[in-house]
Order: sequence, then structure tokens, then C-alpha cells
Amino acid sequence: TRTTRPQRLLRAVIINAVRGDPDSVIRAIDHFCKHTEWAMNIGDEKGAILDSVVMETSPSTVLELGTYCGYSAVRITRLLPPSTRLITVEMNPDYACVARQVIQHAGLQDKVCVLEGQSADLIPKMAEMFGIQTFDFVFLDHWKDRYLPDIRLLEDCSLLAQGSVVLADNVVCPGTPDYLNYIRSNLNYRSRFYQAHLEYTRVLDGLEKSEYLGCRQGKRQ
Ligand SMILES: O=C(NC/C=C/[C@H]1O[C@@H](n2ccc(=O)cc2)[C@H](O)[C@@H]1O)c1cc([N+](=O)[O-])cc(O)c1O
Ligand SMILES: [Mg+2]
Repeated sequence: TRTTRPQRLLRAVIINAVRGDPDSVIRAIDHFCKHTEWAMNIGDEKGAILDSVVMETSPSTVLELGTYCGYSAVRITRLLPPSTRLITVEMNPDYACVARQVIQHAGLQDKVCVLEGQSADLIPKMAEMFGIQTFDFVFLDHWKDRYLPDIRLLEDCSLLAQGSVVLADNVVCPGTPDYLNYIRSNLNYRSRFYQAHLEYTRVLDGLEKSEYLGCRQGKRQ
């Protein structure tokens, strides 16, 4: 049977990237997606914005929803200090298997936990599973109709603290209108939009960064 796109992406990483070098893994995936086969990684343009937000947040606890092939897991984790871990949630076992190999090729396997399952099921168990209280940084890049229910779930599970930063991919394309409406009208968040382009294309897209301000009241009028 034919290989899958994630398997072909992994092969490109194994062939072209230097083992133990995260930047070469990132370059190999971006080259593959630009010249061989498009894939839904955040990509180099939005990836640079992701890098800058991670660096300015310098988080101790990090959650990613939607691992896919592990591209953004490598981008994020390569910037984290030695003792910091990334927890990334992937519901598709085949994608999780590819992602673990991409992350391992980058030499970051000791700093990343690829958690298999649905975010809705796993978020309520995070605190207990990992002995954490809150996440300093959350990256949303899974099903676009799960951004809103999952941010609400993170709030309900008290997994956001004052100063926690939530960064959402694809708020323009494919778009997450219900999430954007919620987060921009909610006094508990201060949000900023970063205009960019859909990975490897000229289509407009963007990232929404939202800082949790703590639990205040009401909606913006
Ligand atoms: O649809 C998109 N992303 C959906 C990603 C979904 C990923 O999240 C996982 N997941 C993990 C846990 C869950 O609970 C649910 C899903 C899924 O198994 C998949 O690996 C998308 C689409 C375009 N596009 O141009 O069409 C561009 C992008 O940047 C995108 O991110
Ligand atoms: Mg995306």
C-alpha cells in the first residue's frame, strides 16, 4: 500500500536532516513542503512568530494541541531551557508515531511527551498526570472547531494562570471564528493578532496571541 504523507515527510527528514540538529529538521520539513508536498505544519513564516512568542514567554510548562508530524513541537522545544518539557496531544496514532520519530531525529525526545488521545479527554487529567498546576504557554493547532471548547475546558480545569499565554494558529485560514469572537470579547484575556500567510502559500492567515489576565467578570461591551 502507498505511504502516507506523514511517512513521506518523515523519510525526507531522515534523508536530509542532521540527526540531533533541530534546525536542520525544521529546514528539511519546510523544504519538503515547499518543493515536494504541502503539509499542514505551521511553516517558516508563522513559525518565526511562534518562536518569538515562546522566547518572550520563556515558559516552564508548555502544552500543544495537535502534534501532527511534530514540526511545531520541534520548533517550540528547541527554544526551551534544559529542564522544561513540552506536552503535545495527538489523537491519530499514525501521526503520533511519525511525530515521535521526527522529534527523536531532532534529538529532543527527552524533552517532549507525545500524549495520544483527544484533547477533550486528556485536558481534565493533565494536572494529575504531570503533577502541574497551570500551563505558562498553550499552542492551539488541532481541529479548528475544538479551539473554543478546549480553551473553556482549560479555564474550567484551572490550567491557566495570570500571565499564561495562548497562541492559536489558523485564525484566518481555515479560520476559527467562534474562538476569535470569544477570546476578543472576553475581559479575562488581552489579545493580539499577528498577520501572516498560510504555510507555504500566499493565502492570508494569522496567529492570535492571548494573555490570560486572571478571572475577572463579564464581557467587553
Ligand atoms: O485543519 C488543520 N489542522 C487540523 C490539525 C489537526 C491535528 O490535530 C490532531 N488532533 C489532536 C487532538 C485532538 O483532540 C484533535 C485533533 C489531529 O489528529 C491532527 O493531527 C489545518 C488546516 C490547514 N489548511 O490549510 O487547510 C492549515 C493548518 O495550519 C491547519 O492546522
Ligand atoms: Mg495549523
